[in-house]
Amino acid sequence: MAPAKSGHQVCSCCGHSAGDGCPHPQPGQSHRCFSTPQDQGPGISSYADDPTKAGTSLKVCLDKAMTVIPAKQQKETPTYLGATAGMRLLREQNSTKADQVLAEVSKAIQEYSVDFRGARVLTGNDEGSFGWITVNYLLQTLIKFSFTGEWIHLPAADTVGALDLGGASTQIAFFPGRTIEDNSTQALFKLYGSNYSIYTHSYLCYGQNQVLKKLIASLREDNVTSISHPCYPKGYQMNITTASLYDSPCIPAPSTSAQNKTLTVVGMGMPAKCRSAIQQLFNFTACRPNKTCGFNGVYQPPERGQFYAFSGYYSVFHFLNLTSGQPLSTVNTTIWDFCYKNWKELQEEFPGQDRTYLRNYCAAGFYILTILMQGYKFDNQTWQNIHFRQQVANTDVGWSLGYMLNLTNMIPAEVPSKAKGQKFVFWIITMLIVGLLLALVLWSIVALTYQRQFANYETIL
Ligand SMILES: Nc1ncnc2c1ncn2[C@@H]1O[C@H](COP(=O)(O)OP(=O)(O)O)[C@@H](O)[C@H]1O
Repeated sequence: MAPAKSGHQVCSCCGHSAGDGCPHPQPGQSHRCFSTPQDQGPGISSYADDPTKAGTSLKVCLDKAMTVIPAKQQKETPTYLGATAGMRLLREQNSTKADQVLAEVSKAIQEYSVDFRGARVLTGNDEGSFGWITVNYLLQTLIKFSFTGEWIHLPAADTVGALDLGGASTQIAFFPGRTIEDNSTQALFKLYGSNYSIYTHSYLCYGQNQVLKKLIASLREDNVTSISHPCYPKGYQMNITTASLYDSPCIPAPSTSAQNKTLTVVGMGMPAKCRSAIQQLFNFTACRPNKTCGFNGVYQPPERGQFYAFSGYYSVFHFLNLTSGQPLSTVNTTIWDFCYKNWKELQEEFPGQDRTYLRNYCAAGFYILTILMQGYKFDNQTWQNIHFRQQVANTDVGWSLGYMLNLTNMIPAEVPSKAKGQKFVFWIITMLIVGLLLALVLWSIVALTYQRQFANYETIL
């Protein structure tokens, strides 16, 4: 693998914050900051209302990043800003506002002494592809350094697929090992001299936060201000306004709700109803004749190989203690049992847990099962091929590292010709071992000869 350039650190600020701030990587690693407020609350729409807020919250994250970049290296640290589905949605809604947000964050970064190289909204396919690059780079499934000091290409079939669940969109990317029949879902890269043809698709509006909002909207009945929510725990109740429910292009407002109203959402804790309400948010039957599909009529070749599921997939399954390769039956019963717990029990059992996440885990658990099994068509057997992970090789998995590797050309298009330094070290070590062995053999011969002569001498005496 191409080593990270020493001292270079990249901060890519993006989508929906989990509120967990900035991790503290070592110099040379990518540094991902979160700059969007939690979408459980006002979401990216609050930046649309006041784009300067985007700059302000970015500064909080950049301040943290600057504490881990050695002062001497700050000036030469390439810094990129990548925005994802939250900004894609805002651009759809109001492109002027989206441009203002990008301008504000660019202005904020320029106040820091880093080598700022631009802000961009990634396409859904980019987001999926960069996640795939990240995970395969970290797992070293593209090339590996052999004992003899050569770089060896690994077969593309050994790469793993990437499953990313964000707040506003969700991505799938994998090497299908067959022709990709829809060009819009194909990503072609040349990495280390090998060509890869990857299937990738991003489902906009199928990120966790947008889906959970869509679920509430789907449960709403005309002219009724109370919503019975089968996935929220019994005993839980909250108020939301129709303005906040219908604030994104993912959830079109019904023509009847022109005026802003307050709705009361009441938890029922009914897992069977919850699962079926979630299934209603997908179309599993639409697909062009003789094609295989994911959902909503989107072409998808049959999934193949091992998959790493990260971001939202990991957060939810980690909370539910389901990241150790549990069989599907255990996953099902765990989610089912969790959904039966009432709000009082949940708060007592998980006192330190964020309340918003806590009330959402039942719906999020069923959402993950539904998208993986009925959406992407994993089955009882292939379920075991999904690995729920936050990190690989001590590094967070997500699109941002792949984005940085791509922009800084840290994965060369051609295989590194000769690892001269490392090859030299290999030969030195080999010579040392051979030399040591020779010395050992010589020493044994000399020792044996002396022993024999000494024995003869003793016999003569
Ligand atoms: N501890 C957590 N428990 C449950 N959900 C979480 C947790 N942390 C993050 N999430 C959710 O996971 C999803 C993905 O988060 P993130 O990777 O930050 O989103 P994005 O890709 O939109 O930036 C979001 O819906 C977020 O709310």
